[in-house]
Amino acid sequence: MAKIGYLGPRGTFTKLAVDTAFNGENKHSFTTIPECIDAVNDGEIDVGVVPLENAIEGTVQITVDYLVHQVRLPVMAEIVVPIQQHLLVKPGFAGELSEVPEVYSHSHAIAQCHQFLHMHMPDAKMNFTSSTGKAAELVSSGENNMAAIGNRLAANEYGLDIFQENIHDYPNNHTRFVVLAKNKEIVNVKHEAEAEKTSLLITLPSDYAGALYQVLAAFAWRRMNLSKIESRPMKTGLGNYFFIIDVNQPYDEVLFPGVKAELEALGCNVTILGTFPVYQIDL
Ligand SMILES: O=C(O)C(=O)C[C@]1(C(=O)O)C=C[C@@H](O)C=C1
Repeated sequence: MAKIGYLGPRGTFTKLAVDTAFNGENKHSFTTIPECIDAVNDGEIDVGVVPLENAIEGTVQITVDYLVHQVRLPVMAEIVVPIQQHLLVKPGFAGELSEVPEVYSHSHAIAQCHQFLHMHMPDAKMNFTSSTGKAAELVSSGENNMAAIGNRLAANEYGLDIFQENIHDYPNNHTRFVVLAKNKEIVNVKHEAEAEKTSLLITLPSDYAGALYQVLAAFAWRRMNLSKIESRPMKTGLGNYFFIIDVNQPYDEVLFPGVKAELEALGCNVTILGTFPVYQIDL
């Protein structure tokens, strides 16, 4: 049975995604996203699941940067799950929202609830934790009036009450998680895939007029539909970026080599980060 690693501890959204997508008990918690990715790379675990993008807050930058700059592992699948953020408190707490002096959560979860916190808890101090599960764990062993932002699983795991449900600022909240592994056969998601995608990493030779336009043209005239384009710093100086382009189709031996050759002729560098099924899972 595959050893599956996730951003933990118990009660995180990543754990929720892992439990929904994979059968079995051989699941291992990691404190940070890089630790989980390293563990796949070192062969300590077979599969790693880490968050990549949230509908409200956008890209989880540490995931993209770590995969591009530090450890290149192929993306073998994408799991999309709905995200509901709740305000969790200890069962003994009987006060008002305004009486909560401290809120704990992952930076992405806090950002998804920014407007709620601004309107209803303007004086509360925000404390960033390595995950929402970690926040729930801290609150469960802390003062009576502390709160965590997290999910229902975390409330159950750490014996907390849901003080206020659905505090994320926009209703259609989802997060995409990537499944990383060295070997495709070991990845067995227990759902039907909705779609296939291919993710490319593209660097441009230098900054010249129309460079990005030429890159996009290579996909456009082949009628290849793109679902995301993202630029991130190369970390070599201001103004230097790489692009991640997601194409809504699986890799094939005609169109993708054609795009690659065309872009390389322009001086671009093209790397395939993965070609994988997409699982849209309802909790
Ligand atoms: O903290 C968690 O529960 C996570 O799994 C991390 C994470 C993220 O990094 O975006 C995952 C999903 C939610 O968007 C909020 C937090």
